[in-house]
Amino acid sequence: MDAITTHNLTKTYGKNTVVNNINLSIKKGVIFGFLGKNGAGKSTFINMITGLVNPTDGSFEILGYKGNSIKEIRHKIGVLPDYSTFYEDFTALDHLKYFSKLLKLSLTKEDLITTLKRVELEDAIHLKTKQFSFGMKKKLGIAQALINKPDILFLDEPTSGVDANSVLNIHSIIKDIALNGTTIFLTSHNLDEVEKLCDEVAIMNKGTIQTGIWNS
Ligand SMILES: Nc1ncnc2c1ncn2[C@@H]1O[C@H](COP(=O)(O)OP(=O)(O)OP(=O)(O)O)[C@@H](O)[C@H]1O
Repeated sequence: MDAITTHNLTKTYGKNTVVNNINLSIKKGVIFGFLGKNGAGKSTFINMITGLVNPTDGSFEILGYKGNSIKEIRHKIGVLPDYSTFYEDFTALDHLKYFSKLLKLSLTKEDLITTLKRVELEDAIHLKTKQFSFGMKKKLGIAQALINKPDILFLDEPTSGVDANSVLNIHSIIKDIALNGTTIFLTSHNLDEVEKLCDEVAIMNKGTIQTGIWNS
């Protein structure tokens, strides 16, 4: 069984088809990259297969579950959205505590600290997010997406707006997460990034896959 399969997945807003008949099969355990310019439809695609936006047409399966039963497997996926916002007076640890409560996970403080260490935020455990750099916020967003130990991690533009050093740091964190067998689906508008990071890549342009999947 594949991690993600889509069948003619389509999203239309009015007359604008922003995701057009996408057919994809992504195997478990790979780092898959969706490369495309701004407005190509990458976020809309992620939003559909993570249950945030309803497809106009087509269907998908995540870990064998059909899209209309996505709530049943929500606990098996983690999502870093395009834009994450954080309460500025919460520390990194406060945030993870808050989200673990929202998700009704029974995690200890040690579990949460371990997750912060996985994204190399051990020095910022008690720091309020108003003092975080943009790259640190991306890492906290990844930590938040990891707290339920997902089988599939969706990362929407995990390095956009991040300085060069932090990009390398986030790449090594993503590779490390993949080493544990987590399937990773990420979007990017940076060819160099997906070539370095991903096992498989597809190029999206104006809602369609322009170049079939290649192994990088
Ligand atoms: N709720 C919406 N209503 C109408 N149009 C939308 C909506 N959401 C997205 N779009 C349009 O769909 C197209 C694809 O947007 P999307 O955010 O999926 O692209 P993207 O590839 O993720 O781009 P970016 O890298 O800028 O985030 C854009 O033209 C956008 O304006």
